[in-house]
Amino acid sequence: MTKSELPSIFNGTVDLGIIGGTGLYNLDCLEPIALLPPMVTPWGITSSPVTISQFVGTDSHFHVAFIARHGVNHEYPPTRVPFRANMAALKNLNCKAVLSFSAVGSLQAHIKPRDFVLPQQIIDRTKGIRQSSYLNDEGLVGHVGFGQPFSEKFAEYIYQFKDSITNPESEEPCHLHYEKDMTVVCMEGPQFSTRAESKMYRMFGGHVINMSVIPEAKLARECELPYQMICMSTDYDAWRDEAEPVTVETVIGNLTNNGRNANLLASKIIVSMAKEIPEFMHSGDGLRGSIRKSISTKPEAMSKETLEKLRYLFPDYW
Ligand SMILES: CSC[C@H]1O[C@H](OP(=O)(O)O)[C@H](O)[C@@H]1O
Ligand SMILES: Nc1ncnc2[nH]cnc12
Repeated sequence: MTKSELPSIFNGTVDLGIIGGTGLYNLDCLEPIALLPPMVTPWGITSSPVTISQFVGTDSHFHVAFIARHGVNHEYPPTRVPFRANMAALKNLNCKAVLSFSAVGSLQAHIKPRDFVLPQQIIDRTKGIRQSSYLNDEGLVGHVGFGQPFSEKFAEYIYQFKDSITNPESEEPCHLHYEKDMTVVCMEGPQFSTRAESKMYRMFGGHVINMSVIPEAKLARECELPYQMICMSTDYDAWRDEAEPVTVETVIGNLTNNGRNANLLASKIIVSMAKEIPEFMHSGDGLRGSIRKSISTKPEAMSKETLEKLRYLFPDYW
């Protein structure tokens, strides 16, 4: 079936949301069964159509919703990605978890370009110019916990497939790095870091750097969605005095191999999830109900518009 022949509505269940980043506008391991036009949410329109898929060659009931973070033609710069619309759409479709892919620079010698990282912590160096909450309008006050910004259970689930990524062009294998304190720094961009900034992020304890985990991770948390980012290293950023600082050419040079590995890893994850949905997706990873407790404003004091927006995300709560 060609893309234009796919149905533009989908009435089945959606299990997993995937957000693809730079160089990852679709996943070959997924066979589209519906193509929803960019979804209109109370926070704007998603950055791309939402492709509903199943694992290629199967007739599985496990369905994946895929959004291209920067648009299918890479038209949204990191600051202008409609992060709130993207996450709200995945929540509205009833996804049980969100897997996100991101091209990152490495801040550590042992994380080589083409290695992957499952970070567990974030340092936010964005500039406060992104809309980063569903709970920041006058008339609605809420504070969600964010001490553990990723889903450890999800990271562990992914890590079992660590041996699936390869680098055919090199003797050195690719590694999937996962440790409790691995930290992604999120900068505003669009320019890359100066050498001094890059060195500072190393002193902060950063392992990798990108321009997109904030506010994506915050919004997933507000949606009670278990969220894990797979960081795909493309470069050594700017901290190595003896080497040229990162350029977009360096990044692009590693995108093909990273895309191939993203497919290999996603295939393992999806096949395994389709066989048996993991416990953290069934249970909500301890997040279920957290938003209700986090909101301080009394529902009777909320405007009709506020309640409508909340119901888009949580039809059962209010
Ligand atoms: C083209 S390099 C900078 C760009 O790459 C990353 O994008 P994404 O996270 O969507 O894969 C990084 O965050 C920057 O937006
Ligand atoms: N060095 C870098 N800095 C920020 N974002 C990136 N994405 C890929 N490489 C990056």
